[in-house]
Amino acid sequence: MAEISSLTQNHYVFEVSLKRNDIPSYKEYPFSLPAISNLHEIKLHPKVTFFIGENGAGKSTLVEAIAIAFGFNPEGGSKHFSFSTRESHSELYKYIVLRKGVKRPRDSYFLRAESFYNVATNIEDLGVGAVYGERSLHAQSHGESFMSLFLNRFLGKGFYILDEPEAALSPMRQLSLISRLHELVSNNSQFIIATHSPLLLAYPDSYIYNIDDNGIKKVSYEQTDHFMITKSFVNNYKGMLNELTKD
Ligand SMILES: Nc1ncnc2c1ncn2[C@@H]1O[C@H](COP(=O)(O)OP(=O)(O)OP(=O)(O)O)[C@@H](O)[C@H]1O
Repeated sequence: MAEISSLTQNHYVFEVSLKRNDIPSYKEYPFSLPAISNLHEIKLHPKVTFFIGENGAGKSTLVEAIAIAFGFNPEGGSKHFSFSTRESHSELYKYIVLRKGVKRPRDSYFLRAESFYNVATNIEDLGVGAVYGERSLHAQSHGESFMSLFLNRFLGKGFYILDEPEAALSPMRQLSLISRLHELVSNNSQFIIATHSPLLLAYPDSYIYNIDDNGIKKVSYEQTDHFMITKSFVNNYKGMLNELTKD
């Protein structure tokens, strides 16, 4: 009982589960993905929950379904955005159940790195670009516009879902993003992040869920491929390059 009340007080969303009994068939996408066919419930961290896994593991499919189930536009953006240029989202959101805490977020945003350009166009068309910083998002580089979003548009006390936020960011900016993430978390924000970044993943107040052919499993930072591969490479990049480029 004590655990439930701390869950409902500290989270905006504390659990994601699948309506398994309603799923028509596990033979077709997205239910055929191991990430989904093995999914029962996932406990979210009150601060940051990361999803990692190989390309094609199903991270975007899962975070997109969570985002749509929460009420976001599939393309991304804030909850008020209702434009549509994306038709390819899966039906998974209809089978996702979000268990929410008692408090409601004051702010929310779904960032899809791959379609942020379309979202930026929509922001300019709506004439609400000022909340994203002084310069037009399209007059900024991809990485600069991402940082403007995190610095100017994310207000705190928020529920944020980010799909590969590192996509356009230099290593230095990824470190800046960790600082910004921490500021927002300290201001009662909760994040769900799909990432490949060994830097971002190091954020300590988090759960890391690894998705592979066996499903979804919680791991520590040091157990991730991201940590181990980066560490091996940096510690012995010449030796690794010799192996990788051997004729
Ligand atoms: N509309 C679709 N119909 C059928 N298969 C799809 C569809 N969308 C995605 N897939 C497949 O589902 C799998 C998971 O895709 P998803 O984009 O969720 O992976 P991901 O883990 O986010 O990968 P990445 O790290 O490369 O972004 C991939 O094999 C992909 O080809």
